[in-house]
Amino acid sequence: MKKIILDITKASSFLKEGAVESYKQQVNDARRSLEEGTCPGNDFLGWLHLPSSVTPEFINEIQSVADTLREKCEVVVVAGIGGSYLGARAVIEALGNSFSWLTGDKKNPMIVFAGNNIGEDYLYELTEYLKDKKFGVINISKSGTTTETALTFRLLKKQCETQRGKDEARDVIVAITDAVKGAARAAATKEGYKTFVIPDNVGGRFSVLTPVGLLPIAIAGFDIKALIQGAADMENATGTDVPFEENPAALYAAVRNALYAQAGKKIEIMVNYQPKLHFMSEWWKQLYGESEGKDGKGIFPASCDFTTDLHSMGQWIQQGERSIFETVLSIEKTNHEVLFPNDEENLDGLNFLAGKRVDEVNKMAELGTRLAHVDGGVPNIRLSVPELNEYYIGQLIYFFEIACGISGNVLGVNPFNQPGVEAYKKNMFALLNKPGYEAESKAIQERLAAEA
Ligand SMILES: O=P(O)(O)OC[C@H]1O[C@](O)(CO)[C@@H](O)[C@@H]1O
Repeated sequence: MKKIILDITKASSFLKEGAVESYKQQVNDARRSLEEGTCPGNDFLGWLHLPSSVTPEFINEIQSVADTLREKCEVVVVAGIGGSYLGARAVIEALGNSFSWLTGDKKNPMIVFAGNNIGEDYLYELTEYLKDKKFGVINISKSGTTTETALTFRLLKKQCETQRGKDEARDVIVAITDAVKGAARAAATKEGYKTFVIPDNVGGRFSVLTPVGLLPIAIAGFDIKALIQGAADMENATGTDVPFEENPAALYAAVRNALYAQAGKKIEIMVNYQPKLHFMSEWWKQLYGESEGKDGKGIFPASCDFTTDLHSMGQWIQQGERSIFETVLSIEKTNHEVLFPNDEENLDGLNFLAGKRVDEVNKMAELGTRLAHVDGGVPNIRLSVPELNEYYIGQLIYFFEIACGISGNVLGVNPFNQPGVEAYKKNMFALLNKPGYEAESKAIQERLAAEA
């Protein structure tokens, strides 16, 4: 089986000779500290050997619940936010038909995502859309208390019960949450929903290979066994026994830390040339942003969809402040073939492309952009993915996870916590007079009055 290939030559050329190699010791130590559980945040390392430890029985259990929802639902709403949402969406969009939301998919239920915002119009439009649909809900929340998700679930649970009756609703509502704590667990226990546990030692952004990602992905009709196999093979390819020079995750962690610390490259742009990878970048942004952005440090993870964004962000990337580097997700082989037709009149002057694959043009756009951006001072890391299928997406997911664990440790932060996320929540609860926030409510009202 092929592997995804990392090419850092056009990034290391921006660094002093030997800069990447100078991280070898630190990266190897970081990799070992993950393995030995001696790193900061070592109570959140449950993802490290997850791919190789998933049993066929567990996959079968997930598949069987997925099959029930596939059979009983035209639409399944996945309610979750952050790590309880992005992984499933990334995989489903990467593997699915770009237009299934328009054409409908006769074989698989439509997967709709909610609980990831508080847009009133979004929720109105969603509940309207669901009115004549046989729908089910997966309520995903590790804490079980996240406002966006809980609020959405309350609405959808009521609507599902009204439309299908309480008994039938029970068969199509699933909770994926903590084993004992939180409102999602309490509701599931009371109502008798099927549940899956998010292990204590797996943080939200590292949870895509648990039921958090696997159940929605299986409901959407994708092969979760192949996804796990890809991840397990990448687990092997990035183990402590793999030398630094041959370990893609070690090299990625080293080069991005070197670019950050030695070349002033504070922003990493994740780039794709296939629009269906948009949400892979969104997933990656949470993974790296929440893991590394703390203690006044951390590369800012951004993303662009090319060639689309070459016509909006391309100018900035080519000639703006030289604080960026790019990581390109390049798909070697597309799943379909489209040939440019010949046109006798050639009014658009495109006959020079006649008979060529669209992907050939895309690849030249990619190469041309790479050369231009490198000439313009943008280091370029390239990840070549043989094709878009479950197996290689599994490899990619584990590659980014393990590289993130290593990279955060090299940066000197705890990559497995996210204390900063609480600040907005505290203010929001104070403003909404949530019980238990009386002192904060008083303080925030006084502050607003003083600022007025
Ligand atoms: O699964 P939960 O507990 O609802 O949390 C969702 C997301 O919220 C955060 O806790 C903070 O944004 C993320 O780390 C997490 O992925």
